Amino acid sequence: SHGWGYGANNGPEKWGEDFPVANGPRQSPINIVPKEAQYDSTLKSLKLKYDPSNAKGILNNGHSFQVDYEDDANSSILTGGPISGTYRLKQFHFHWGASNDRGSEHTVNGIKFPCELHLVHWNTKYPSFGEAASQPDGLAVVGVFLKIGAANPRLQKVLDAFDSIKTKGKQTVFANFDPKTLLPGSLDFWTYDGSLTTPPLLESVSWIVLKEPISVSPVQFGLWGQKADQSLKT
Ligand SMILES: C[C@H](CNC(=O)c1ccc(S(N)(=O)=O)cc1)Cn1ccc2ccccc21
Ligand SMILES: [Zn+2]
Repeated sequence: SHGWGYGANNGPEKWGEDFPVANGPRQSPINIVPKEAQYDSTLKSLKLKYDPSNAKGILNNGHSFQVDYEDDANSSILTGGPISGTYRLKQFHFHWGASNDRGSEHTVNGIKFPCELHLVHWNTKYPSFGEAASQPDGLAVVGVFLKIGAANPRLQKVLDAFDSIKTKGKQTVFANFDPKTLLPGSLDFWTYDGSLTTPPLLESVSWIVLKEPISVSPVQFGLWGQKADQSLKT
């Protein structure tokens, strides 16, 4: 089917044809210019509490690898930061490119990172993720940049799982994983009100982008590109 993607005929430049909100007032990703960011003393520190046993499985959805979490209780939650109330972790996934000079969605001073991790949470004032996804305060996504550097043993379990889900639609069990282990030492962040970065591009995301990247080694990242199904980003 035609379906959105990252090719010349179905990529970001074309998404507005099927998803007019692409031309909306709070579309993501954006370029973050730290010097232009305003300090907001009313912001709280981020609080993330995850239960590793909530991890369910890992899926190749044709656009990314996504690790899904049980979200029928407040056992894996995000509070604090720019948000009020409690948001539940639904899934985390990655965005990367075919080469190390591109891949991340957000940029910092115009610079792309080779990869970006997104931890997707939904506001428990709504009955479900699906409901929350269409509300202006429905979602909160924590973004973490990956830079090429030292090997990251905490990523290895995720990378090893890629082997068994090389094609679109494949999924496999992925149990007992605490995504907090993927976060950098500092939880300092930039925040802005934005949208999903892929169709349906819903303007429902409070973005929380961590300032400190985590590392992935050239070997670890090299395997990543090869493992992705052709239908993923070129
Ligand atoms: C919006 C949903 C599909 N999209 C996403 O879930 C999503 C999440 C995060 C990002 S990003 N890159 O901005 O972090 C982008 C897309 C479809 N959908 C609609 C209702 C619904 C109910 C359950 C599951 C999926 C559902
Ligand atoms: Zn994402």
